[in-house]
Amino acid sequence: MSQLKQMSHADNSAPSTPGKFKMEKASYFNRVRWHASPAKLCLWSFVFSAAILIFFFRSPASSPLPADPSRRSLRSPSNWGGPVWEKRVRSSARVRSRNGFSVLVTGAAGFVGTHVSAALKRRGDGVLGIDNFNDYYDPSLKRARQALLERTGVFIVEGDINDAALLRKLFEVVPFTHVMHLAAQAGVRYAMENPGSYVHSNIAGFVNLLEVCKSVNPQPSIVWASSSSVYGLNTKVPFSERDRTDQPASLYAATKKAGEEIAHTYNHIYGLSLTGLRFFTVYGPWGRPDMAYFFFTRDILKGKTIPIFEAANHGTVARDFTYIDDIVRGCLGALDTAEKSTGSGGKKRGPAQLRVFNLGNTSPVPVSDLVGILERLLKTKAKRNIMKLPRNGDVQFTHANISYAQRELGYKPVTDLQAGLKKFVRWYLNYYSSGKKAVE
Ligand SMILES: O=C(O)[C@H]1O[C@H](OP(=O)(O)OP(=O)(O)OC[C@H]2O[C@@H](n3ccc(=O)[nH]c3=O)[C@H](O)[C@@H]2O)[C@H](O)[C@@H](O)[C@H]1O
Repeated sequence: MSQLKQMSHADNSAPSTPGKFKMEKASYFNRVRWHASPAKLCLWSFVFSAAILIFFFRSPASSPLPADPSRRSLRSPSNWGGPVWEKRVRSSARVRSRNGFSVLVTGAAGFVGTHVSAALKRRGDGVLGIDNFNDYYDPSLKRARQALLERTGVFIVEGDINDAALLRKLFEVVPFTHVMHLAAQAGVRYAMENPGSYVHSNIAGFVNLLEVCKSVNPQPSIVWASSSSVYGLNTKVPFSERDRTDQPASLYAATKKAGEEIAHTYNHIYGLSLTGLRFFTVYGPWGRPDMAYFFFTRDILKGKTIPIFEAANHGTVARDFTYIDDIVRGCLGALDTAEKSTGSGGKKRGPAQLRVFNLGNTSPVPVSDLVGILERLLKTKAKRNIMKLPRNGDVQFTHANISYAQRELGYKPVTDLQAGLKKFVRWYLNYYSSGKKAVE
C-alpha cells in the first residue's frame, strides 16, 4: 500500500515528455521505472506467472475449503520426493514373506488403518501408509499411531489421496499388488457441520485414487471401507448385503453409498477388482475420540454429563458394536480372497471381481447398556442425560447379517462388547495417564 502511494507520488514528479528523465531526481521510482522497460516487464511477468502456476500445480487438488478457518484444514503438506524418501517408501513396502503382498494403506494413521497396517506387517506383507493427518480429531493421537507403526517398520507418507501426482509417484516407486483404502472423512454427525470434507475425501479422493489405480500397470486389487450407515432408515433386521441402500440418513452415509456406485463403475469400465467392507461401529484401543464409547469414557471420568439418545416413545437406540481385532481379520480375509484386477494401461481385459460385505458383530447392544459396561469398568457412575435422538444423521439401530462374509472371507467375530471395552478402557487409562506414551 505504502509502495503504491510512493509510486503515484513519483508518477506526478515524472517528466511530461516521454523518454526524458530528470536524473538529478533519480528516485526509487525512477529505478523501478528503468527496470520496468517493456522487455524486463515481459520477463518479470513471465517469471511471476510461472511461479503462480508452479504453486498451484504442486499443491493438492483444489478442495472445497470450509469458509470458517477454525474448521479443519483439508489441505495437506506435500513434502515428498527425493532419493531418501523413495528409499524409505521402497523399504517399507518390501515383501518379507513368500507370496506376500505389497499393500498401500490409505488412512494409515487412522484407527482401522493403524491396526490393519500393523497386522499386515506382522505377517510379512510390505506396507506403505499414506495419511493427511488432518485435525478432525486430535492429530497427536494420529502421530502416536504413526510412531507405533514406525517402530514396526511401516512408513506413512504425509499426503492427501486427492494428490494424483503423489499417488502416481508411489506406484512408480512400488508396483503395489493391493490397496487397502481406509482414508475417509468419518462420523455421521459432523457431516452437518462440514459437508465439504465428506465430498473431498469420500468422493473426490476415492475417484482420484481409482483414476490412478486404473491407469497403472499392473492394476492393484482394491479393498475399501464402506459403512453400515448405507442401510440408513431400513427397518428390516438384520441388515443383509442384498437389502436396499437408497435411504441414507446422513451425508456421510450418502457419500459411502456413492462410493459403492463409483466402485461399480470402475470395476465395469476398467476391470478393477474392488471389495467394499461395510463396517459396523468399530471400537477398541487406539480408537477415534469422536465416537460415543470414547468420549463417554472421557466424560464419565471427568464427571461430565453424557447425552444418551433414545428413540420416540422411549425406544431403544442400539449398535452392532464390532471390536477392532475382528474387523482387522475381516480386512485381511478380504485382501487374501481378492482376485486380480483384469485391466491394464486403463483398458479392461475381462470381467473383474466386485464385492461388498457386512463386517459386524451380529449382536446389537443398546447405548444405555454400553454406558452400564463403561460404568463398571471405570468404577464410576455416569451422569446420564437421556435425550431424544436428534435428527442429525444417527439411525436408531444397526444389526449385521454376516453370513456372506463368513462364507467368503472366513469372517467370524469373537469379541463381545464387555470384553472389547475392557481392552479399550485398559488402553485408554494407560495412554492418557502416562503422557500419551503408552503402547499396547
Ligand atoms: O457403522 C458405521 O458405519 C459408523 O459407525 C460409527 O457411527 P455410529 O454408529 O453413529 O457411532 P457413534 O457416533 O460412536 O455412536 C454410537 C451410538 O451412540 C449414540 N450416541 C452418540 C453420541 C451421543 O452423544 N449420544 C449417543 O447416545 C449414537 O446414537 C449411536 O447409537 C462411526 O462413527 C461412523 O464413522 C461409521 O463408521
